[in-house]
Amino acid sequence: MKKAKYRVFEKLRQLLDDKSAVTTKEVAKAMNLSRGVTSSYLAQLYHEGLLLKKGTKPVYWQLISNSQDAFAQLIGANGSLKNIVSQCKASVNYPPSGFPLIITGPSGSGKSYLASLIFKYAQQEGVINKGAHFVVLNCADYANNPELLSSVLFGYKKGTFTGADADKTGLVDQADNGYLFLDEVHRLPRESQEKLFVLLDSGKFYPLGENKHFKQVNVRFIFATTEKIEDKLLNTFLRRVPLKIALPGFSERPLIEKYQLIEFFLKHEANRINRTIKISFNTIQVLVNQKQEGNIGSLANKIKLLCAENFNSSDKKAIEIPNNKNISGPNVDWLVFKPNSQDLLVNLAKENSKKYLSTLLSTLYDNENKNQEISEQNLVLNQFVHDIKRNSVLLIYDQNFEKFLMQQLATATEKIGKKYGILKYLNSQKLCEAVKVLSVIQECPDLPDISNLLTLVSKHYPRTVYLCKQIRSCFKVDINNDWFIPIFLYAVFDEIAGKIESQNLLAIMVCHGGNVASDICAIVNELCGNYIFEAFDMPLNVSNHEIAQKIELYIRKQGRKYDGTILLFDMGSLSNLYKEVKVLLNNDLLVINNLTTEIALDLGLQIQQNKSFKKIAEKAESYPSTMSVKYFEGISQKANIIVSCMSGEGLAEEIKRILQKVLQTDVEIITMDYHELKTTLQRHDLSYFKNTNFILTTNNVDHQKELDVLNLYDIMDEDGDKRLRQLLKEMGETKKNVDKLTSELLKFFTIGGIKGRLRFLNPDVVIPEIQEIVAKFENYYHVALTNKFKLSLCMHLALMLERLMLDQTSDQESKDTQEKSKEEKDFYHVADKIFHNIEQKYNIKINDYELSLIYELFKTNSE
Ligand SMILES: Nc1ncnc2c1ncn2[C@@H]1O[C@H](COP(=O)(O)OP(=O)(O)OP(=O)(O)O)[C@@H](O)[C@H]1O
Repeated sequence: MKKAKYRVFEKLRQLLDDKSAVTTKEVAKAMNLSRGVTSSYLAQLYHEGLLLKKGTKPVYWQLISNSQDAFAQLIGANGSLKNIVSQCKASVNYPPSGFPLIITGPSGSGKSYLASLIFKYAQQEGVINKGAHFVVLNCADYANNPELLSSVLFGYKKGTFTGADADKTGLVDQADNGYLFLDEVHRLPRESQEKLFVLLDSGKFYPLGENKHFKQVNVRFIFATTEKIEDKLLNTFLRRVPLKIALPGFSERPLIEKYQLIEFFLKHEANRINRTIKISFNTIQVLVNQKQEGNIGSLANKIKLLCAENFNSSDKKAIEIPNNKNISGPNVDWLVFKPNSQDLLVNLAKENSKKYLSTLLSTLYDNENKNQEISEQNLVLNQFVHDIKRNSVLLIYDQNFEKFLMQQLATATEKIGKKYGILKYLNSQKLCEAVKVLSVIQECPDLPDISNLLTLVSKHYPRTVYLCKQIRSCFKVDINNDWFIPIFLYAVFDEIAGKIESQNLLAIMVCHGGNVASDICAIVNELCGNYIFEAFDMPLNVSNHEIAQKIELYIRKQGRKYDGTILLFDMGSLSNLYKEVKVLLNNDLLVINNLTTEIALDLGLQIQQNKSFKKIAEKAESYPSTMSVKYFEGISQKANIIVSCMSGEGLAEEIKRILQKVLQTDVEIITMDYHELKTTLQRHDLSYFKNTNFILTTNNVDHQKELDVLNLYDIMDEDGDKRLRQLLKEMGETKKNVDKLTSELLKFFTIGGIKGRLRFLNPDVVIPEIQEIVAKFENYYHVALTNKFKLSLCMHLALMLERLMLDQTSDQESKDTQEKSKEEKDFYHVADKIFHNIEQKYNIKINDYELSLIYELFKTNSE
């Protein structure tokens, strides 16, 4: 039941239909109330900023709206057209006599309507007389006859052409001291545009057939076109039009304005035919979303047509416009527009809403900043709704719009609430609360910026914000502002947010084909009474990589850390998916490739009870044998060595093979490519590597200083070799094994390094032979050569063998005439013996020159 004072207000509005002001006595009489009571109500309305008071004894009352300017009736004047309106006002008031403007915009966007309002406003402002004319010419009507157009515009002299029996004035004359609106101005021929320059510059023009006596007028111009003005109009013409206004199409207007336009035409039609109009929500939704050419103009026609189409089939009292034909389902909800019903003053007191919303925002922000409970924030919203009900902002409620919003919200909330098992917490009373605030927000012309609060709530309630966003994405109409998230969160999720946020594990299910994942997800979440799982229904032919991408997107939206991730899926390779997903995560991962309701529920309940990842993962191993489970807490449950090579995983796999062949301790060798290693090191703390003995790489990589990261090439150095030996010793490897490993690694690198350089010899065969030679030198001299030296020696000897086979050393040999030291001679002697077998095999002779090079190598490396 509406409050009595607002009934007084509505009565006053009715009385003011015929007059410009009314007295208290007249209102009291019409309401059948005492003068004293009426006076008190009127005073309250006055204080609420809804009425104007004039004179004393008697006092005259007026509506604030009555004193509003012509643009007040333009839908969007306080919203998306706010700037445009203030520019139009400037074009009217600018001294001495305003300036011309051109309005562009698609067909039906309201160009003509805006032009007419500019004219009205000019009258209101008194810059033109009440009796001034608003003359309209659609240039397109004469586009094929420029002569005629010119004569219509500028008039003509008697005898100018056949049929010109007398002088005739043109539209320019008629518009003197008023406005001339030239629509579709791009159809104006060049000559007429040129004539207009002069008129715009000086107010002078010559009628057709007159070239002596010009006429002087004082005309204000408005031009309009649907075309791109730069392409269609002379630059010299455009330069004389300082203001260019572009009107947006219907689809670019904000939701509230789209709705208000629809409502405006429905009310207009209800009044015109004097019938109540009932229209289904779905049809409103279709109208809101329409993107057709013709914009507001065709919207008006469409509404008219809808009323006409349903006129006969409806009863006498009301026209019923049911669901659009393309929409199945019952016409459940209707909006009702009665004829001659008083407009609920949607436009009134809107300016106040910004003030109220700013206060609301700062209270919410302060509370959130102080980490206040969500119930506190809910209370703040309650208070807000209560306050606006108590005062004039009530009038900015458009109850029909509120109903419309409610329907949108309820549908989206039901869908998401079901999927995430939380529907019972999102009851309609809470939705009502949210809708009340949201409808004020939708109607506020200039919303305060809420981004700081949004950042805070996203941090404090990341999972719940995710759900709010899911709900928003289900809307059939665009409720496109950031206010939605915090308001909806506080108003609707107040009871459940804490529970939603308490989850420490991220749980995902993926299923191929149909809605299986979503269905199981809904059941499990519902049974757990909380949003535990997110589900992805994937097409049948989707790859693991695509699944991983989807999951990555979801993880990125989380905005918080979890202790671990649990991924259930129905088919495909477990280890491949594990690998794809694992790199995305900075936590433990359990992958189970068996998606049944029972298993999901068991996991869901454990997650709900905040069981640790480890416990859940261990239990998962005991699930039915048909399924496999893969998980690690940290990078691996076992002692491990990570091997990573810049040149790809192939190389790392080779090294893994060598390590596995030689090492005797029970250790897992994990390979990664370089990028994977880098991100893994960046994302994880030490605990993740708690079972990692060391990391072998082929290049340097940033890492936590506590971790042992060895560059494989450094192992060739003495220091690196020592470090590796130490680490292997700590693992329990014997010296013999360690020697074997280094020798294998050496062989591997030498072979790798030499492969591309040998043309005939097979490195796999020759390198072991050369390694044997090197070992003989070590034995003879009782030295342990460094790996690095061994590497370069092996390489040198392999190349030497091939060189000798190709007989490419004779020149250098002849030049080598220097006297040799005893030590060198001794070396030559020993080397002769050591190389004997290989010389035989390859049928070569290692000459003194080659021996001198080898001697040099030994000498420089032992210094
Ligand atoms: N902001 C608005 N508020 C209320 N009604 C509007 C608004 N804008 C346009 N209309 C209505 O929309 C209809 C189409 O507007 P109008 O004829 O001015 O468009 P136009 O851009 O001039 O179209 P065209 O290019 O086809 O001539 C009119 O009935 C007009 O009253």
